[in-house]
Amino acid sequence: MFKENQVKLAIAPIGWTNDDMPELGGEVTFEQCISEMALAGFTGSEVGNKYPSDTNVLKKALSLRGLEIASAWFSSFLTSKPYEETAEAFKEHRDFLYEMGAKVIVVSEQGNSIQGQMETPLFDKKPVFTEDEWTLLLEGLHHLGVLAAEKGMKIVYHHHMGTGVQTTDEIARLMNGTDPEKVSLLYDTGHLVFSGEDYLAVLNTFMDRIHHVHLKDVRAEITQKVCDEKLSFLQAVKGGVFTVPGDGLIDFRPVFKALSEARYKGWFVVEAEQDPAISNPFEYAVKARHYIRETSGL
Ligand SMILES: O=C1C[C@@H](O)[C@H](O)[C@@H](O)C1=O
Ligand SMILES: [Co+2]
Repeated sequence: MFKENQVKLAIAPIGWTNDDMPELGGEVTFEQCISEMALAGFTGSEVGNKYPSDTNVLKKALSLRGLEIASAWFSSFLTSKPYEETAEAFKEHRDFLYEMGAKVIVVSEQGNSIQGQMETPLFDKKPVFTEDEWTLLLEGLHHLGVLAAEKGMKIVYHHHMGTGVQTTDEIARLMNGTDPEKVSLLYDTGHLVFSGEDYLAVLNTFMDRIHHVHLKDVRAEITQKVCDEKLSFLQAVKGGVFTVPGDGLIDFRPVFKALSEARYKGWFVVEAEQDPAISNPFEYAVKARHYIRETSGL
């Protein structure tokens, strides 16, 4: 299905140690996390809170295990803080990723986001941007895209539950309001399905803009519980709403088929945050690796 060197396979550290809730996996060391990633058959990783910030130390630890950095998350506050604050933090993040050899920078707007609030019901209280906020977001992203291009890099926008860019319409507004040369899309299966979107329609509509992929599966019964009991995003994650590809309700075969036919080139990042005390991250990483091999040949 995929040609040689077309796609590289990474896994995010968030299944071992969770940046949104550092108490999840607090006892897991950086070395355990990256060793298990490599042992499960992955060649890349994103960056977690336990990773050393010294790029030489990080490079050595990763290369010993045959791993590269695919990218790392950046929270922008374009709708809620002065642009310069986001731009300064972004440049530091960009330079770190550039030094690590990454080509794309994950950006997600966190102005008014409820994703980090433990008690706020996810389906009732997500932010909806005003016209002024949309203008700030679209213009700000354009400028971040220019800053990324200075280093030959791209920004890939992460639509996300509990933020102002979650639904298909919001993703469409963001894509239609930005220059494809400056702003690309990160396609995250788990967030689309959790939100109730048609994940294949989003994939096919914005295929040309997709330059990074997060492979995340969703447990249907927990999604229902989140609605019924008005749970927050963090309560949903703790309760196990996300899991690895092949363990939930999403069929990834059409996703792989469409991406291979469109000659997608870049990373697939398995990303399945759940409680590591309940779902052993190494066991789930191996499970994901098997499923991807069976369904995509990678
Ligand atoms: O890419 C991601 C990074 C996390 O911090 C986030 O909360 C998660 O849901 C995600 O998709
Ligand atoms: Co993601």
